[in-house]
Amino acid sequence: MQKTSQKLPLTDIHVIILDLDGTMIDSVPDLDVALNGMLKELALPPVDVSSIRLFVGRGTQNLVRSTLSVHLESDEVEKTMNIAMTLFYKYYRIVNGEHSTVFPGVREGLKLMREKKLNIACVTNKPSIFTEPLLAKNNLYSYFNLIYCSDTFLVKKPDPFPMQMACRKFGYRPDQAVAIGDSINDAQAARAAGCSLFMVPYGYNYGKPVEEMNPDATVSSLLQAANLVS
Ligand SMILES: O=C(O)COP(=O)(O)O
Ligand SMILES: [Mg+2]
Repeated sequence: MQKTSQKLPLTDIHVIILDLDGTMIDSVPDLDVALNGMLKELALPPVDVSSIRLFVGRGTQNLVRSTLSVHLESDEVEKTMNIAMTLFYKYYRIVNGEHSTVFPGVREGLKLMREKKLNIACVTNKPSIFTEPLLAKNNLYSYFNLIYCSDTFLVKKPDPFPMQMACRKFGYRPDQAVAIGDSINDAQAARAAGCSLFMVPYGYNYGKPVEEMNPDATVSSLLQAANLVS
């Protein structure tokens, strides 16, 4: 059952499924340091931060591959991937959480969701080795009843499976859940799962307006999102 064009506020909602990068945390400043550290060690020129913003959303392999593709032909990219991934992990483990910031209204939104007794899951395409320390460093970890990362299952967003599993784990149907994200990957996963969809306009959506994803609402903050469900 797919909810589209629902009246706001959405009712009979029991589960909130939150994206991480670009929705809760502006992680690009850390990714910038890690990716450019990787490139330097590979003796490749740097990439600028505006390009990096366009690469985030489909997981770490895709991020590293897109970054290498700025400078290398596709066969060279594939030959370089193993060492590049190792270098990216080395730098990102060090810098993760150092320069990133929590978007306005995130903490207030999470608090209100807790007060409303909603079950809160984080479903991210970030690997678990980076997700949990990043949430903890920003004092967000304790708000979550469930955290699913890119390596929790064999598939990640835009596949609907992690969102469907989150609903099942809490004992609710997907149409009793709202996914909140910043990119087409969140939108496609939410719709295929049968969840409602809110989108934030301030994250990373490959430079495209989030309205193109036909969300149930575009929300300026997680606090506004929390006010639109009951
Ligand atoms: O790491 C990514 O590619 C994006 O992560 P997200 O799913 O939290 O936006
Ligand atoms: Mg995101």
